[in-house]
Amino acid sequence: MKEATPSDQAQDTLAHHLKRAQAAQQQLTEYKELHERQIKALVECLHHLSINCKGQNLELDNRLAKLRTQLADNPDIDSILPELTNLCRALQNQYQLTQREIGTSQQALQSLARRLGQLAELPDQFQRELYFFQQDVQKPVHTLWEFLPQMTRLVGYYESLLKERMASEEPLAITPRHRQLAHELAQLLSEIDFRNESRDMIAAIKAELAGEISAEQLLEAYQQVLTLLMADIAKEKSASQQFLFALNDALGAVREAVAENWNQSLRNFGHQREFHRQLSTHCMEFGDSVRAATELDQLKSLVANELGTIRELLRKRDEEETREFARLKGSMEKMRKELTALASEASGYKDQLIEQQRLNMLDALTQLPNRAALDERLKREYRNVRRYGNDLWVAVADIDHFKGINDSFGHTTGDKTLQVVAMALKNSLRKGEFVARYGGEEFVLLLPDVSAEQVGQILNRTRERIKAIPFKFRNEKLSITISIGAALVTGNETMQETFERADAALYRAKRKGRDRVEIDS
Ligand SMILES: Nc1nc2c(ncn2[C@@H]2O[C@H](COP(=O)(O)OP(=O)(O)OP(=O)(O)O)[C@@H](O)[C@H]2O)c(=O)[nH]1
Repeated sequence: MKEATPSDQAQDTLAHHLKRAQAAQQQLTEYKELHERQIKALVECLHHLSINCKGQNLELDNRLAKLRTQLADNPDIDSILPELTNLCRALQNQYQLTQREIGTSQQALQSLARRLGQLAELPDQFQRELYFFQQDVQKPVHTLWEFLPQMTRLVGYYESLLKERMASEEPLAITPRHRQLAHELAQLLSEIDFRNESRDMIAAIKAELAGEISAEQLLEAYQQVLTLLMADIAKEKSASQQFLFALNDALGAVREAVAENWNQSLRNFGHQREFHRQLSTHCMEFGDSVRAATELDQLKSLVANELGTIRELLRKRDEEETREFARLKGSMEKMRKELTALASEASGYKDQLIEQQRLNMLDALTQLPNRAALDERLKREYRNVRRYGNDLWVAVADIDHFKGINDSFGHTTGDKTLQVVAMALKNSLRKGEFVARYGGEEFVLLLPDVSAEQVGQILNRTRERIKAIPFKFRNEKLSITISIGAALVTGNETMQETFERADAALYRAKRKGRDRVEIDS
C-alpha cells in the first residue's frame, strides 16, 4: 500500500474543513430561516396583542400603533428595542391605573349594594344574596374580567327588584309639591265657571283634591279638567261659528231681496214711462181728432171713445201696479222676516256674550267679583286717585285658621263658610265700595273717600259682623273671625306697592293674634 504523502494529507484536511464549513454554512442558513420565522411569529403576535390592547388609553394606543408600523416596515428587533422599552413602561402604568380603577369601581359597587340593602321590605332571600355579594366584592381582583361579573351581578339585583316593584304597582309617593299642586288646582277650579253639565264632575274632582289624593289621582284630575276646558272652548267656538253661519245666510237672503226689489223698481220705472208715453200719444191723437171734428155728435163719440181707452189704460196700469205692489210686499216681508230672525239670533248671542263676560268677572263659588274684576276696578279707581286726588283704601281680609275648618269639617263645609263670609262682606258695603274674592280665603275691599279713622271703624264693624254670624258645624257652635290689613293708596305708588303694604298690615294683624284690623300708617 502506498504511503500518503504530506500533500495528500493536506488535501484531506482541506476537504474535511470544507465539509465542515459547508455544514456550518447549512446550519447558519437554517438558523437564519428559523430566526426569521420566529421573528415573523413574534411580530404577528405583537401585532395581535397591540390590537387587543387598543382603547385602554390614548398614549398606549399611539405607542402600539407606532410599534405596529415599525414592525411592518422593518422587523428588526434591535431598531425597535427602545420603543419596546417605552411600551413596557406604558403597559406597567396602565396595569396600575386599571388596578386603581377596579378598586374605585368595587367601592362604588359596594356602596350601591349597601343602598340597595337599605330599601324597605326586601325579601329575605334577596337580603342574603346581597350580603354575600358585599363580601365578594371586597375581595381583591386584578383584571377587568374578574370585575365585570360582579357588576353584572349587581345590575341583575337591581333589575329583579325593579321588576318586582313594578309588578306590585306600588303607587307613586305623594310629595309636598303634589299637595301644593292639588291645592292650586282646587283653587283654580273655584275661580273658573264651568258649564252646568260639568258642575257635578268638577265638584267630585274638588272633593277628591281636598282629601288624601294619590299622585295618579292628581294626574287624572288634571287630565279631566283639561278635557272639560277643551270641551268648553270647543262649544264656545262652535256657538260663534253657528252664529256667523246664520248671519251669513240671513245677509245673503237680504242681499237677494234687495237685488230683486231693485230690479222690480227698474221694471216699474220702465212700465210707468211706457204708460205715460201711451197716454200722451193718445192725448195728442185725441187733440188732433177734437180739432178736426165739426159735429157735436162726432165730438161726443170721440170723447166717449177716448175716455174708454184711457180707462182701459188706467185699469191695466192699476192691475200692473197691484201685482208689482204684491210682489214688492212679498219680498219686503221676506226681508223683514230674515232681519227679525237675524236680530233675535244676534240678541241671543249678545246675551250669551254678556252672560259669559259677567261670569268671567265672577267668582264661581262666592259669586263675588273675581280677581279679573278687581284688576279692572282697581285701574278705574287708580285713575280717579291720580286725576282727582280722591282717597282710596285697599283692605285685604283673610279668614282666620280657615285650614282648620277644612281639616275638621271637610272641604264642603269650608266652601259654605266662604260663601257665608263673602255674602256678609258684600252686605257690609256702602255705595261706591267694592269687594272681590282675591283667591282662597282672601278678600279685597276697596273703600274710596274715607279717612283713616273712618276706615278703621268701617272695617272693624265688618269684622264684628262676621264674628257674630252663628256658624254651626256638626252641632258645634263656632264663630269665624277675620283679620284685615288696610293701606291708603298714595299718588305715586303702583297698585303692587299698595297691596304689599296692605298685605304687610294683614300679616301684622295675624301676628298680633288675629281677629283684628291693622291700618298701615
Ligand atoms: N274649602 C275651601 N278651602 C279653600 C279654598 N281655597 C283655599 N282653601 C283653603 O284655605 C286654607 C288656607 O290656609 P292657610 O293659608 O294655611 O291659612 P289659615 O288656616 O287660614 O290660617 P291663618 O291665615 O294663618 O289664620 C288652605 O287649607 C286651603 O286649602 C276653597 O275654595 N275652598
